[in-house]
Amino acid sequence: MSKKIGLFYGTQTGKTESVAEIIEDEFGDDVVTLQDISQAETADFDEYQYLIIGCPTWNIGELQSDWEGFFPELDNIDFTGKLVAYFGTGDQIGYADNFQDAMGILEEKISQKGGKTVGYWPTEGYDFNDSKALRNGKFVGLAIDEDNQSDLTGDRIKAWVAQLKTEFGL
Ligand SMILES: Cc1cc2nc3c(=O)[nH]c(=O)nc-3n(C[C@H](O)[C@H](O)[C@H](O)COP(=O)(O)O)c2cc1C
Repeated sequence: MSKKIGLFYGTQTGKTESVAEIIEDEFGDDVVTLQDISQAETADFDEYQYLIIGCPTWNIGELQSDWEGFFPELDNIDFTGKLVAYFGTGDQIGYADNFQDAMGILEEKISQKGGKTVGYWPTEGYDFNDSKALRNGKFVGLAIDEDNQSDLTGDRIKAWVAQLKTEFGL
């Protein structure tokens, strides 16, 4: 039997993959299946009612390259009835005008395809100018900054996973 939550992530230098592994651990045994988007197919999404989408922002406001390649495939997936949570890694100091844009780009597309977003996250404790990942003053998902605030990562993940357990109803 497949696990309840499919976590699809892309990574260039490993930071988003590390965060994905910590999220998997935090949910506990046999809940989360990790899927590298570079190896994924559209049918893999059909197996899960609960999804977590992880993507770093690259090249000033762009998706990580494997997500960039998969992006047109999202049009072939029906997300209706699925609860979808997002996380990203980014650099709020180096890229303050595009902090976490990738999360916002993916959330916009997947919501158009019927996904219901859960896991909104407050902007308190971050210092940046602008982001495509903002909705009504919150991030669309968990914003992680391993470049500048790696000391906060563990606590942020713990709090967000606790929130998701409630919002997913697990
Ligand atoms: C060339 C370059 C461009 C980047 N562009 C952005 C950006 O526009 N916005 C942002 O928040 N972070 C940006 N970053 C920071 C990365 O998103 C961050 O280091 C991320 O954790 C990398 O994740 P990965 O190791 O999973 O690929 C950039 C980093 C580099 C080196």
